[in-house]
Order: sequence, then C-alpha cells, then structure tokens
Amino acid sequence: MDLKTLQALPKVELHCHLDGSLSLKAIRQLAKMAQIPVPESDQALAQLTQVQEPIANLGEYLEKFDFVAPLLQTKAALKLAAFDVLEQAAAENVQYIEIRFAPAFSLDQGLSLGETIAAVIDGLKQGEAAFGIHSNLLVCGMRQLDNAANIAAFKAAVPYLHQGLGGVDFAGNEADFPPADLKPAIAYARTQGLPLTLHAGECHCAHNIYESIHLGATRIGHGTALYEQPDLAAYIKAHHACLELCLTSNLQTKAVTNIADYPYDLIRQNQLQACINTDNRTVSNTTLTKEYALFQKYFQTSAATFLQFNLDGIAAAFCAPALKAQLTRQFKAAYQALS
Ligand SMILES: O=c1[nH]cnc2c1ncn2[C@@H]1O[C@H](CO)[C@@H](O)[C@H]1O
Ligand SMILES: [Zn+2]
Repeated sequence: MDLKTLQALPKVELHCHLDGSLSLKAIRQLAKMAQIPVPESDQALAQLTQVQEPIANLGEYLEKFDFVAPLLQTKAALKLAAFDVLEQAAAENVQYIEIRFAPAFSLDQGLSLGETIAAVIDGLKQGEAAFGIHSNLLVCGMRQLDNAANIAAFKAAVPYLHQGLGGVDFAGNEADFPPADLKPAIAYARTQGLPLTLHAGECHCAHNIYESIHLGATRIGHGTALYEQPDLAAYIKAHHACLELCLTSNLQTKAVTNIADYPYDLIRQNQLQACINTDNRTVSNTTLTKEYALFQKYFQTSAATFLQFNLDGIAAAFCAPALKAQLTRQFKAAYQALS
C-alpha cells in the first residue's frame, strides 16, 4: 500500500505522549502564550524538539522533552495541546486514541494536579467535537519521582475515571527505576480500579515485562526486550497482555540496535496481542502512517494484519465496551472493503 492508502486506513492508537507529540505550529503558539522565545526557522525549532542525530539511549531521548515542559503550565496551554494532538491524529484517520501526560510536569505556575487533568480532558473533548475522533486520557506517573508524588497524581485521576480518563501508566527512566520501585503507587492504582499500562522492556530489561504484568498491567508500553527472553511470550500470552509497539522510538532509543532484533516474528508466531503506535510524534519525528509504512517495509505487514493490530488495540483499550463494539464493527467493515 502506498502512503496515501496507509494514511486513509482507520487506526487506533493507545500509546501517544501529549508533550512529545505537539505540532511545531502548536509549539509556536504555546511559546507565544508563555512568552518564551523560539527560533524562527522550523528547522531550528525541530532541532530543539526532535531526535535528529543518533542518540545513545532512552536517557538522551528523554532530554528532548525539556524544551516543551515550560510551555505546558497553564490550563489554556494544556487544552490547546490536547486539541492539537487530536487534530493531527484525526488527519490520519485515527478513530480512537489514548493520550498520556504527566501532571507532575505542569505544576510550575500553581496549577493543581486535578486542574491539569481537567484541562487536558477539556482539550480532548473539544477535539472530539471538532474532528469526530474518540479519545481517552492516561495519567503518567514518573518513575524517577517518589511514590508519594505518583500516588498524588493517581489520586487526582480517580474522579475522572470513565469521565475522559481511561487509566494510568508509568513513564520515565526505566533503566534506574524498575517496577519493584513503583509498587506502592501501582498498588494504589489497583485499589482504586484504575486500569494500568506500564512502560516496560524498553531498556534491555526483559524481566521488567514479566514484573509489570505480575503487578497488574494489562498492557505493556514497548515490550521490546522480549527478543532477549523469547520464553516470556508464553507468559504475555497467558495473561492476554497487549503490547503497545513503538518501532521508530525503539530504534532511536536503541531499545533494539537493529531491525533484525525487533521481536516482530515472535509476536506474530505466538499470536500476542499488539498494536502499532507513535510514542511521540514530534520527538520521534513520526506519524502513525509512517509507523505503518515501516511495518510494511520491514515485515511485509498486510492489510489483514493491520486490521488484527487494530482489533487487538480496541480489545485492550481503556474505553467503554459499547465504543469497543462500535469500533470493532467499523474497522472490520472498512478493512473488508479494501480486499
Ligand atoms: O518512550 C518513552 N519511555 C519512557 N518515558 C517516556 C517515553 N516517551 C515519553 N516519556 C516520558 O513521559 C513523560 C510524559 O509524557 C514525558 O515527559 C517523558 O519524560
Ligand atoms: Zn512512551
């Protein structure tokens, strides 16, 4: 399929960070609102916000988020940001998207955790109305913060569950903060009935995938290190966990050093549930369409398999059962029309 056909395919996306996915246009608007100077040329702005040269690891990748953090400190900014990402997603026929952000990173100017969450949900609702897309928010705890801070963020999320919020996640420095360190906050999320996805297996640490599922995650962000411990596939399968694949991001952070290591065949042969995602449209300089194109190029992924990835994503989504049923029907019909 050519890029235009791939772009038109209906898609779901479960793993997309708000702060890593702002269009350059939105970054300019937000910078103006915050009275923060930005370079005039898009090329120079891209250099500040996108991974361009080869980097060594996830730590260097995460440095690229520093530039936008000061731009996301007001309700208006958070709302605009959420709207902007929905606009980009809708333009490539994403019909359902979960967008995640860390409330702890938007407190510099006095917003409360709850206010940051409400503002992002506001922007998502506005985007849904404008673009006919469905969405939910995920609140990220950050691994490098202490459990009290992460529990506070999750506590602020609770009132929004099923009201624009789908669940919670842990992002950040996985190499130094394994799942065991997050146990109290994860336990809190579980007692509150917050659905849980966890970044895991992004730092050559396959054991973190096992540990995360063991602690209650029904979805795994990345899961790339599966290739280093293939026997984990049976455990992932037995627990019906869904892998949120982010190929470009994984190549950039050296979660895989080359495409041959990527566990695509393992996922397909074991019929693991998995879906395709951008992780960060801006930081990774990608789109969901480009991700589909990469899967097609490297793995000869067919339309039938793209449909299966989407059906897996829908099944694993943190949204209402009625919406899942509706999306499932729509996706099957749309992909059938292709063949
Ligand atoms: O692939 C990733 N792995 C781990 N952490 C990430 C990744 N992408 C983004 N973030 C982190 O999540 C925060 C909230 O969106 C971002 O600020 C970034 O620090
Ligand atoms: Zn991520």
